[in-house]
Amino acid sequence: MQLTIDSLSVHYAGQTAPAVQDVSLSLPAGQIGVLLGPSGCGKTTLLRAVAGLETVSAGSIALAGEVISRPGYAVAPEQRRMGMVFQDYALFPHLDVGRNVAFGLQSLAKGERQKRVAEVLELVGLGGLEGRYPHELSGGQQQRVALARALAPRPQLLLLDEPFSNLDAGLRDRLAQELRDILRCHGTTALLVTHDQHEAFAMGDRIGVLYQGRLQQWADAATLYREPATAFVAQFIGQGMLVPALQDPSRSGWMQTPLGAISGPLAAGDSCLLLRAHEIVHDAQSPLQAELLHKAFRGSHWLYTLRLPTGETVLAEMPTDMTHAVGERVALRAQPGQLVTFSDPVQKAA
Ligand SMILES: Nc1ncnc2c1ncn2[C@@H]1O[C@H](COP(=O)(O)OP(=O)(O)OP(=O)(O)O)[C@@H](O)[C@H]1O
Repeated sequence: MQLTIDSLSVHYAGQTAPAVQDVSLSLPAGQIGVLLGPSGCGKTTLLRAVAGLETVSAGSIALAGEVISRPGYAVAPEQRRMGMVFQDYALFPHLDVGRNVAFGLQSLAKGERQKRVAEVLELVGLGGLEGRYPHELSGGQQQRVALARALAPRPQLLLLDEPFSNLDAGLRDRLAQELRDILRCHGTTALLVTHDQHEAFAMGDRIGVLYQGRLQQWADAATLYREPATAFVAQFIGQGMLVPALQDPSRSGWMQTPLGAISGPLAAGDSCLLLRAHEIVHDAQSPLQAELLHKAFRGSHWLYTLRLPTGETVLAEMPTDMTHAVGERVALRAQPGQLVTFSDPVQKAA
C-alpha cells in the first residue's frame, strides 16, 4: 500500500525542537523505503509515528490515500495492519517457532493458520522448523522468524527498525539481500530504519536522509550519490568532502580550490566543491604536495588521509603499489567527475 507522509512534525513534550520536522515523502506500493541518518536524527521517531506509536503534532500520514494520523486523530496501532520487526526480534522465548509465527493469526481457523505459518516459514527459508524454540536458533534464523511473524498476517506495510544490528557484518549483508528478495517476492511495501549506508543502498528503492529531524532528500541511491540535494547529504553519503571554491577572477569558467585550479562553472553564491576520495589522484608531475597523515589498506586500494598546504585534510584512494610512508609528501591532483557545488555547508546542512 502506498505510504504518504505530508509535512509531518513530531514534537516530544519538554523538548525545545521537534524530533521530526516538516517531513514529506511518498513510498509507492511494493517498494522498499529506507530512513538513513546519524544517531538522534529522528529515524525511529518517524517510524514509530507511522506505526501509530507517537502522536503527530503537525501534518499527516496516509496509507493507500486514507489518513491514519494527523493532529487530534489517530487510527490505533493494532488497526493499522502494519507488521513490525525490531532490532532485538522480540520473539517469545517460551513459544516455539510455529506459535511465534502464528501469533498474529488468531482470527484464522486452525488449519488455515498452520498452512499460513508453513507458507511464510518456507518463504524465509526456515520450512519445517516450526517445533524449534528461539534459543535453539542462530541470530540470523531468529531474525528470519521475526520477519515471518511480521509477514504472516499480510501487513499493508512492514516497518523494520535496524533489523540486522545484532548480526555480524557478513551475515548482515547476506540477510539484507535475502530480505529484499523476500519482500519483492511477497510484493510487500516496507519502511526500514538504518544508520548503515551499505544496508540502505542494498535494500532501498527510495532512501530518505534525515538530519536534525529534517528530511534532506528522498531519492534512489544513485541520485543521492550523484546529485546530493544538500551539503549534508553530499558529505554523509560516500565520504564526500567539501573543499572551498572561488570563482577564478582572471579565467572565466575556472574555480580556485586548495587542490589547484579546476575547470568548471561555480554557480553564483556557491563557495564549496564536492570531492570524493577516488577523485583525488597521485600525479608525480603535479606541483601540489600534501603531507600523508595516515594510510589504511582497503584491499583494492590504500585510503590516504592527507593535509593540504592550505591546512585542509582530504581523503584519497591510491593504488596498492604506492609505497609512501606517513609524514612523506605526496604529489596530488584533483580529477572531479561531475561537478557538484554548494554554498556554505553549515547553512545547507541545517
Ligand atoms: N520518548 C522521547 N522523549 C523525548 N525525546 C525523545 C524521545 N525519543 C527520542 N527522543 C529524542 O528525539 C530525537 C530523535 O530520536 P530518534 O530515536 O528518533 O533518533 P534516531 O535517528 O532513531 O537515533 P538512533 O539511530 O540513535 O536510534 C533525539 O534527540 C532523541 O533524544
